[in-house]
Amino acid sequence: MSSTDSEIQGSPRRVLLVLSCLWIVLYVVKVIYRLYLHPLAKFPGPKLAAGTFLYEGYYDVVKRGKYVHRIEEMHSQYGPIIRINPQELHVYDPTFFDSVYSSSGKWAKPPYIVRSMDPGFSAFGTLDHDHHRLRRGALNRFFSKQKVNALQHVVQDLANKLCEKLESYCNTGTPIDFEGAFGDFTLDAIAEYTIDSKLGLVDREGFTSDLRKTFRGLGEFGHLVKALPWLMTAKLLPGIESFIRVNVVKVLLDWDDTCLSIANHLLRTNPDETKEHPTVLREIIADPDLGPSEKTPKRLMFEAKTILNAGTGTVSWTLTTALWYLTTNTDILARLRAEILTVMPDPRQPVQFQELEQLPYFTAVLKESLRLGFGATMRSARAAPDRVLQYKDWTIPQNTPVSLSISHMHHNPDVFPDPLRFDPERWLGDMEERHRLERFFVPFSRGTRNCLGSNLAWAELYIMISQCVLRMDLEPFQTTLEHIEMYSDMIVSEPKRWKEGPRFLVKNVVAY
Ligand code: HEM
Repeated sequence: MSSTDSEIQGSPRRVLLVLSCLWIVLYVVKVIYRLYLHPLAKFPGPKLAAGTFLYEGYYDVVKRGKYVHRIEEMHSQYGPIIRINPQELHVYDPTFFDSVYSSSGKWAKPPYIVRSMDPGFSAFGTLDHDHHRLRRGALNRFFSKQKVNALQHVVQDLANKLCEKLESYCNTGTPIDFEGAFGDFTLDAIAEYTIDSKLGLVDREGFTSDLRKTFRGLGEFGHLVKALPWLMTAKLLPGIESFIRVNVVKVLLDWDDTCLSIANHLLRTNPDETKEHPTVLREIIADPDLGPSEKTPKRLMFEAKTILNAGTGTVSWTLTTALWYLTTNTDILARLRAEILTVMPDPRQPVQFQELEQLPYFTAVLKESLRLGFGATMRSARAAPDRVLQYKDWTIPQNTPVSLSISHMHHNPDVFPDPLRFDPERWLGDMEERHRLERFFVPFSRGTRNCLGSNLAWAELYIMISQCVLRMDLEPFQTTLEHIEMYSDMIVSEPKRWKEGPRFLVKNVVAY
């Protein structure tokens, strides 16, 4: 080989070497800037966390969703306000929650929170405050308490069908994956609300068994993209997407196609036809406040997909959590049944959920299920784009992402004594005590970007649990607290033994 040939072959390698060195130098300069010159440089916390997102990535990707616990340790070392990544401050002080997750003032979202899920088309993925308000307007109307009441027959019918199916398993000795069974119910319900699509999951044979893998797979991807954001833009993306398609169950990703074709169909439909069957997408299309750019098929697809995602695993996991604590605390179950029977003497003749929500003990049981179940564990920062914030002696610079963690709120022993104990009684104290607890009970977060579907979630919880506990005797099957209790934050709560899933046997169908 001539020397010219080897020079030509060597040159791409040399270019790569030079580029890599340049990248390393730039990265080191960036880390130095973050440590010493950045507006957050004076805030306490480990230097590694302040210098690079890889610190958070180590705990969330390599150690699988453990940064939430590491943050708690860091607070005990560095105090109530710390810098947890190059851009974000975290506060461990329940009294500060309402100052960050607030309905007054403007609140933006940092892009690194949502970039793995949505490039800015859904309300959830919208970073700018005013744009988010515009999009939430149409959605809020649809998920108002009044609208949920008017459409509750959808939930009632699905709960009844699921219970009939579960009853058919009585004494068969078949362990049922209730997270999947409840997932069929919640996904059917939210699909009917959102895209007017009858998926018929509760009607088919068996139960979805891979729901937990699906949602936790999305959590894995979210953590990975936060640590390595270039994954979303690099040409590697198709490879990553196919990795997810293979490793994460297809159902969620297939919604892209389903939602897109439904959006296209609705956009061609005569608006007059939309009056009889209100759905989220129809509501958006008909909204006069939203211009044409807000009604493109792609935007409608992302909005629908996000709502389907957000409305499925959150409620099904809370229902599963409730079931575990009820079947392992027979006194609580007996008291709950007795209370529900006062308004619903025949469980096969369900009552409106407005009657159920008046029941104090039932409400206390559901609050404990939400407190310990964590429908969503993701740490979701907010930034005030137009003003500084004040936390005690600390002035937080304008536009700085600040967060608090819902699990730190709900597991805080100063707020909820003996916090890991499932104790409905704690919600039945005097008015003052109940107000105190309510203040720190934040399963749906608070403020401008709180949960869109909390009214629907409550309706599903009351309706499903009332039918389930009155109609059947259930028994945990090879299921322990390690299948339920939060161990990791995978955007949704992940118990230690999540892969096996909580399972139950239907032991008896109760006659009335
Ligand atoms: C137990 C049930 C549920 C829990 C615990 C829960 C919890 C939450 C939390 C904590 C957030 C705030 C996320 C953030 O800070 O970015 C949220 C947002 C959201 N939730 Fe829920 N959720 C539940 C059920 C539902 C249901 C049934 C729907 C269906 C409509 C839904 C739709 C949404 C949407 C669309 C958002 C984003 C709102 C926005 O950014 O404007 N959720 N949820």
